[in-house]
Amino acid sequence: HEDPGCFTILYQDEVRGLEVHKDDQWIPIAPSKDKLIVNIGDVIQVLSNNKFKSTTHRVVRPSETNRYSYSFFYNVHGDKWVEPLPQFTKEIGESPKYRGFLFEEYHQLRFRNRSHPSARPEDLIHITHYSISN
Ligand SMILES: O=C(O)CCC(=O)C(=O)O
Ligand SMILES: [Fe+2]
Repeated sequence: HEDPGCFTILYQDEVRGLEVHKDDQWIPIAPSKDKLIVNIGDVIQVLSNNKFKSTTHRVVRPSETNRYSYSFFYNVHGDKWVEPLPQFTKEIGESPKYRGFLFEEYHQLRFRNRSHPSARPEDLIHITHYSISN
């Protein structure tokens, strides 16, 4: 999945599990007691008009042990309008790749993914829900 907000700071102590998707591969992120992991979320992807990509990640929890992971989700308030910023669009001659939306609206759509899981993966809501196809 991709985190819906701005960015997420993660701390996973000694038990592995977090994997990041890159170049068609799942790459395990080694746990470390003295490292923080920062994932970019969908809001940054939209504001930057795809200059920054939200991290696709998953957790494959080892079955033999408990795993603790601490997340800090940095989000905008629900009433904030999210759309590609002028610095990443008209000021550099690029057209917006997303239409604007209220953060709360997207957050609720994403919550529905979990509370009413869809039978077909393509029916789950991602940030591409707001994509503008030119
Ligand atoms: O458990 C983790 O390390 C990651 C959790 C996560 O991806 C999330 O809460 O969005
Ligand atoms: Fe996540």
